[in-house]
Amino acid sequence: MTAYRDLRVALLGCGSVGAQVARLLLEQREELAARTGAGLQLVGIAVRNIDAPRDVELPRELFTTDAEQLVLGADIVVELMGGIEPARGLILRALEGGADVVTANKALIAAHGPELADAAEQVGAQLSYEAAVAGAIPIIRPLRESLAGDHITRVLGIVNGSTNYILDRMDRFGDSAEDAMRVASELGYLEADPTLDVEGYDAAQKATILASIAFHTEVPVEAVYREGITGITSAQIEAARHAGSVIKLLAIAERLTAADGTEGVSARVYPALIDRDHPLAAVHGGKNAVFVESEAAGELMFYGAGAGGIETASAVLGDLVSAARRHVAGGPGIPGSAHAELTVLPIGEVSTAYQIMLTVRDQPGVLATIASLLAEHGVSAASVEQSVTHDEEGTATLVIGTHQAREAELAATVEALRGSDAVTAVTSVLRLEGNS
Ligand SMILES: NC(=O)C1=CN([C@@H]2O[C@H](COP(=O)(O)OP(=O)(O)OC[C@H]3O[C@@H](n4cnc5c(N)ncnc54)[C@H](O)[C@@H]3O)[C@@H](O)[C@H]2O)C=CC1
Ligand SMILES: N[C@@H](CC=O)C(=O)O
Ligand code: NA
Repeated sequence: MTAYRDLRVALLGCGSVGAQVARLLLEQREELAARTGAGLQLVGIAVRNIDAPRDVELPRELFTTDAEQLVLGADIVVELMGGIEPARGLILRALEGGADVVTANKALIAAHGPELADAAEQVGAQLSYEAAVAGAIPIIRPLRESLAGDHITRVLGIVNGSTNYILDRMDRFGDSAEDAMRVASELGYLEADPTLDVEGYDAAQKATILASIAFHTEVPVEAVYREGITGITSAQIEAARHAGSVIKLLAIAERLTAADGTEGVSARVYPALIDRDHPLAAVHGGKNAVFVESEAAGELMFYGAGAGGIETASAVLGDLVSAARRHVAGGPGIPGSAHAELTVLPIGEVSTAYQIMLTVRDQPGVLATIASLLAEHGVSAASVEQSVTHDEEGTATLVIGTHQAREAELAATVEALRGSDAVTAVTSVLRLEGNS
């Protein structure tokens, strides 16, 4: 048998993902050594409570409650505790000591990615976080490495499985928003704080990470425009279907030119209409997918499991193997890249087409009033459809599809519609995404 040099691997956290990583590291020890040229020796697992029940049976002697001590002397630290502190401090300590770090911690990378990348670069260590966006799906490495010679123009991601599950149930099974949310919760799809999912915070963390890597620019999570799915109604789902579309919560990173000519990027999260023929429309249930558009490669789609202990462990192990290979080969890790320093543009600079649903007074001249309101604000209608639901109060529902317009113009249009005597309510404004 080949004799391999041993690399000391310290694992921080032993929950859904950590326990699976530990199991795979122990079970596949021989194979991983053959693949990397180094023995991946799991030297310890830091936990809060050594006697807590776990999904996987692991040797008791590996457990410790002293995470700080564990990271000292490790060659590779795998952080799977989650949260900001103590994860951030432990990772900084590990990097300063020259260890490579693998983490799945989207909240930490979104909030402190540049700080951690700098710390890694100072000592030539490698910081990897494939599992932090879209779980098992390879997307960080493709963006950082496979597409490193290309110009990415747009990334559209379904990166939150629980909200995709909820919207998909509403669309395919006719569930109400409340029923779909209840089922998602019963199946354990939602975070402990469901607001992180349904209000789009989780997707915004992932949008920050995707935008920063795709555009070689630091995109702070606070700069990501965010709307969640809590306002989405069955009527909107139905109107989307009628228009040949489906509503998806999208994390979008896009290269844009502002009205004043500034070259920049936009990072945003909101529920949007997407054509049923678009590949993202076929992403059902709790699955994730990331659709990448680039100048040379064209359109690419990455699809699969965005969460789950074993699935996410696959991405963590991939990063671990890559870190081990670096240790064997020597040389510095791949540094973070933020050289482009593009301006992060506000949502007002984004241009999309919209679907606006209104309740209007069913009287002669109403359509003309609305058309002129749109024109006054530089928004032109691509389609207008009046629903059959004329009611006793003399109102009717109008669904207007617009041509592309800037968000700022749309906001002014919607305000004017709300103030018009012809309009009794603006019931829905949704953006259309996925078109060129
Ligand atoms: N579960 C999933 O499907 C996915 C998880 N992630 C990320 O992976 C990371 C781990 O997630 P899960 O395994 O689901 O979480 P989890 O809550 O199941 O496990 C976290 C573990 O870390 C331990 N821990 C927390 N603070 C600690 C401390 N100060 N000292 C020692 N141990 C501590 C906890 O006791 C727990 O055992 C998180 O950053 C999460 O966002 C990313 C993608 C998917
Ligand atoms: N809550 C997240 C879990 C993975 O990041 C989701 O629903 O996708
Ligand atoms: Na991933």
